[in-house]
Amino acid sequence: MARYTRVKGSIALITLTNPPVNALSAAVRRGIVESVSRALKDEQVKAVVFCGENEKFCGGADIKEFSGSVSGPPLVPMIHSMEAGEKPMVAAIEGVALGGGLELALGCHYRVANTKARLGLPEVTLGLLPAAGGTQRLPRLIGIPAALELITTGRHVSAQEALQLGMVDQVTEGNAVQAAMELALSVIGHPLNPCRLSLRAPVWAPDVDGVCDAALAQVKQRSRGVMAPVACVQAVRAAAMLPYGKGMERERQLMDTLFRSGQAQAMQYAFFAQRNAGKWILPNRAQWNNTKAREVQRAGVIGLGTMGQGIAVSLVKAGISVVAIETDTKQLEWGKKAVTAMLQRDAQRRGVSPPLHLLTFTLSFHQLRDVDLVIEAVFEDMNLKKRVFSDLCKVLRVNALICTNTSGLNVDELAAVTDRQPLVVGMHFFAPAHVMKLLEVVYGSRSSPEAVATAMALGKRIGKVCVTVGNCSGFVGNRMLKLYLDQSVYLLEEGATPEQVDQALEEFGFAMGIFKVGDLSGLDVGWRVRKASGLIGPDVDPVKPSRWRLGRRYCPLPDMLCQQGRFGQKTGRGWYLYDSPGSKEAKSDPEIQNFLEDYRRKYGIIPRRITSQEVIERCAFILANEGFRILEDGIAAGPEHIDVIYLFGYGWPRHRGGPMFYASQVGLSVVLEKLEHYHRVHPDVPSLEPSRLLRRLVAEGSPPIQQWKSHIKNLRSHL
Ligand SMILES: CC/C=C\CC(=O)SCCNC(=O)CCNC(=O)[C@H](O)C(C)(C)COP(=O)(O)OP(=O)(O)OC[C@H]1O[C@@H](n2cnc3c(N)ncnc32)[C@H](O)[C@@H]1OP(=O)(O)O
Repeated sequence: MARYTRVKGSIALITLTNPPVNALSAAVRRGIVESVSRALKDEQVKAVVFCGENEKFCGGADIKEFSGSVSGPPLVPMIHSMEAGEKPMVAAIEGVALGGGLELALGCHYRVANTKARLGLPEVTLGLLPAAGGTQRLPRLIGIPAALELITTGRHVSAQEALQLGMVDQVTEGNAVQAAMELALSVIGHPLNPCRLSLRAPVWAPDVDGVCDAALAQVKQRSRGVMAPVACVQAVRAAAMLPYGKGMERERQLMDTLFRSGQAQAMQYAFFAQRNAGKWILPNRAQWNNTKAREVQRAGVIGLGTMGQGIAVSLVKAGISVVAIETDTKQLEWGKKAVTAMLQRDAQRRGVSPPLHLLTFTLSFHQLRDVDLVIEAVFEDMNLKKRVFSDLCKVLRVNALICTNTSGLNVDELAAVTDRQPLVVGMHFFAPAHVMKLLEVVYGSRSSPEAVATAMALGKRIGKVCVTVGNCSGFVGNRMLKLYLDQSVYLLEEGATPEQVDQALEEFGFAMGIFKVGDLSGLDVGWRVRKASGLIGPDVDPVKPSRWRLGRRYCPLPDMLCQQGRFGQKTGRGWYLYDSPGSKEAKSDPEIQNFLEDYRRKYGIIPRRITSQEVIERCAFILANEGFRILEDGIAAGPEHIDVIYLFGYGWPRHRGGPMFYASQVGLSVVLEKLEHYHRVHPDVPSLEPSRLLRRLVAEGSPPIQQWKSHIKNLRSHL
């Protein structure tokens, strides 16, 4: 839909009307084509201004249409006929001009933006490239290097930066439509050819080939195995080397390949999955749009270890006052120094002053008396947390929320020691908490919808991608992670090296292999958890620890590493070797090879060659299998919630959608067959046994992920 109005006598104002972001659906494109034709025919009309309803220019092509059959007028000829029109066309950019929206603006002869507008070509984040002329017109407007950077990253730029780059002609603090109309009136009669980007040569740059080669090397390193950034570079290279028409042909060919790819499907699924997760819904049907969140102005953070520090920083950056508590002066001073330094660094980067006035550091719980909510981030020890929770009840206002940052302990058990079970929820942050985007909001059996709504709203306010999850050991993320970690160490026992496993995972798309991640997070963390859970104790043989514990296969390798003081980067030695404690570059360690060989000898294990395929199948399918159990148990509302958790909390590659999407894409019957095979070979690993739900879905014809909700009763999915 596009609304046509005549204003100021001689201007045709074409308003895109497709809330919420005026995406270029078939109906909108039809409306534009008709409106442009009408404006060009109307002799009274001397200039045309394009804008979007509700102060949003346009969020791009309608992504929902990508999964169906394409109908309506195509974008490329539509934009071409605007550019070729004999009346000046001006884009009035308010809110956003993204993807096809910016390409539409590039087809106009002039562009005016409001100061708050954001512009960009984010198609690469959807596994695509800007194929409505964006790869050909943008380099002709701002030059090859700048266009390469914007198109390969999908970064949004502010109006001010767009002006500096030459993407817009004018920036206004006021109404962009008014300013665009004034500009339109002032250019009536001016020659249009210089403003037709398709007629321009790309802005000259020395050594274009070298610039494109460097960009290619960079995207290949940054996004290993992802097709879209590579295609983006190839398309921009075509803009530099070929005449416009040939460049457009190349753009189309590259887009054809991307459009049909599984990677694009995965990335578009991830886009909607992220938005769906925000629309939380509890088993009792309380949900995001029928539950009011409480306002949080003042919060308490208990414990200033790594997690507490990151949580305090995130809250303060969002303008929330924080009372930060530690148990002794030394810890308090240490935490204060770290939090202050992080806030100062961040403020310096953004050219603002650090909001240190929002922070109170204290040893006294009494300072918490008027906070709206507390986030407990003390050591992962149930008894300690219970003590903290009951102490909190003595000082907090009766209606203050108590949240725990536990990464897997029972939220109900903690709530039970308080005088306010409905006001207790889990807020599981991921380290480092001020950087990682994911927040699992854990509802216990007595948590009130209001408490969940408040934690979700607070998470969103501090910039997190929030997912509600039910209460079980490890919640969603860590419950699955445990089995993935188990597989990775079993692979070492059977013959692989940490390097082999990590390489396979990195080739699959993880930014870091699981052993490098372990070294980064600290191997002692899991060791402590295993000790607390009774897996390691005085009855374990120190010389030849058992490989069978609590009725199943157990791999003692990580414990043996910790016994040697190999905690990872922090000690300079873990699965890898580091130049010094704290340094980040992982190097192969011959000692680890010897250690693994000795271990296999001691236990009579004959090593075998492990392929990358086996690494991926065992690691990815075990995740999906547990995901199915989580869905059966009703712990996650839908498969997309599990996938969002893996995308934002565990480094799962976006172009693979998430473990559940990946399983759906590979084919559920293939996943079932592989799990059956691996379970046959490893009957002592019960988690490899295919879940009942997976078997049922296969029996029901392996429906694609979008249809699971009609096969699974308790799913609360928006897919
Ligand atoms: C030939 C091919 C040519 C061109 C290709 C393209 O143009 S591809 C599309 C390129 N555009 C984008 O990638 C932009 C995607 N959208 C966004 O980044 C954000 O939505 C945006 C516009 C910055 C707004 O962010 P905000 O946080 O305000 O809202 P939210 O993200 O929650 O979105 C609100 C609802 O709008 C839906 N939506 C957004 N963009 C699109 C789109 N391009 N197509 C379809 N739908 C879109 C989004 O899903 C939300 O829907 P809801 O049902 O409310 O969850």
